[in-house]
Amino acid sequence: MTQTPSGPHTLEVALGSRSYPIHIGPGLLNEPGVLAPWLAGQQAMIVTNETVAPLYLERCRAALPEGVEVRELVLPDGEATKNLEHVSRIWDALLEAGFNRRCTLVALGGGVVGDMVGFAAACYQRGVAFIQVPTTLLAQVDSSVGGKTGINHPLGKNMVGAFWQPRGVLIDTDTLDTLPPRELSAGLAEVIKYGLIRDADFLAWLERSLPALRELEPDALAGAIQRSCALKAEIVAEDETEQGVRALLNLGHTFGHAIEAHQGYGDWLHGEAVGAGMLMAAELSARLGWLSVRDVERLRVILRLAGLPLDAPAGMGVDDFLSRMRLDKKNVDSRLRLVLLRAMGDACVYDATPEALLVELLEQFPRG
Ligand SMILES: NC(=O)c1ccc[n+]([C@@H]2O[C@H](COP(=O)([O-])OP(=O)(O)OC[C@H]3O[C@@H](n4cnc5c(N)ncnc54)[C@H](O)[C@@H]3O)[C@@H](O)[C@H]2O)c1
Ligand SMILES: O=C(O)C(=O)C[C@@H](O)[C@H](O)[C@H](O)COP(=O)(O)O
Ligand SMILES: [Zn+2]
Repeated sequence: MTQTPSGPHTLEVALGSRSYPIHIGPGLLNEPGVLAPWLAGQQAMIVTNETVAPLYLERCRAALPEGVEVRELVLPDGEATKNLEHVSRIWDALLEAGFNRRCTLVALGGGVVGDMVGFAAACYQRGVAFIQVPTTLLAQVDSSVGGKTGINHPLGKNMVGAFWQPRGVLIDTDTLDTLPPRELSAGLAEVIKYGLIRDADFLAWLERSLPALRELEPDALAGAIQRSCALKAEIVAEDETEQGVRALLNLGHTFGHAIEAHQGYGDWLHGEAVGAGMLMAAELSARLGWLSVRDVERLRVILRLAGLPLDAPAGMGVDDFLSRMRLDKKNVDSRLRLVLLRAMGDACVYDATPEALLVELLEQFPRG
């Protein structure tokens, strides 16, 4: 049988004894018991939200083997729920169920559920197993892989968390059929990010494939998810705890996280903020003489084709950006460390941006 690009595909995140597979393909959640190999024991709790539960909870339950004690927890939806209150609800449910150290948490949903469940698993009884079953494009290409878990603080994005790797990632690409187009576009921002930081050929492929991706064309989607996961797995294997190269995955995030925090984790989706943030990073790279005006215009067209906003939020001033950016986790001492582009497909971490250049960019970047 010939393998089509959209057929099942497995990658590995190579982390020695903590290595784990990423299974990618259509209909994977329909295979009864498919999650069995990743269970630590006979207790499992599926955590999801009120949007995803009616769509996929039943299927996820069937993906666990018979004989396992399964509990379900359905949280409210939204980025504003990614906080300690909702992580506490997971711990409450685990304790009320009498779950022990051999339990396994299953994160069913987007990056919000995945980040919270991973963090809950990292802390519960000092660390229990968890499985990622991502159902948004963003979670399938990025948040489910690599073990960054955590929650937001009103003053800063993802400010409390832990590195805690899942035992496996199950990506059923069919779940994208129900994803709203705006969420699909948000996921495309992180896909574009991989091309920008490490893979100019992938960026060129994306440029051609964005219309097909937005139409959910199966081979295009499979190509984008597989390449994104492969790049992320490679970077995470090289630098699990972000001592070096992993910081490149933060392209656009210093600006983007400032936008999200300023908006109170409400109006802007993470991927939208990252998209605008990548354009700001590209503009700054051009002002440093690294990118050409044509490169920046090319990125603007790519982001537009992906259906992403191109302006920063109306009313967000220079100081609103700077005060948030100064809290960014990448900073060392009082120096801002930004991920910038030396070329399209080649990112670097840079800590010597002249303050005046950054202020000029923040003043002049369009607001929508
Ligand atoms: N840990 C990491 O490495 C990492 C990487 C990137 C992003 N993140 C985090 O991920 C979060 C964003 O994730 P997201 O974009 O998935 O947002 P999300 O989790 O809020 O999901 C987006 C929306 O889609 C809904 N949804 C999920 N699956 C669906 C489906 N199949 N059909 C219909 N609706 C569906 C959700 O209920 C939600 O309303 C942010 O908090 C971000 O900080 C983490
Ligand atoms: O996995 C990583 O490393 C990333 O930076 C991926 C980002 O897309 C993601 O948004 C991550 O949560 C940001 O991490 P943070 O350390 O800046 O909070
Ligand atoms: Zn991100």
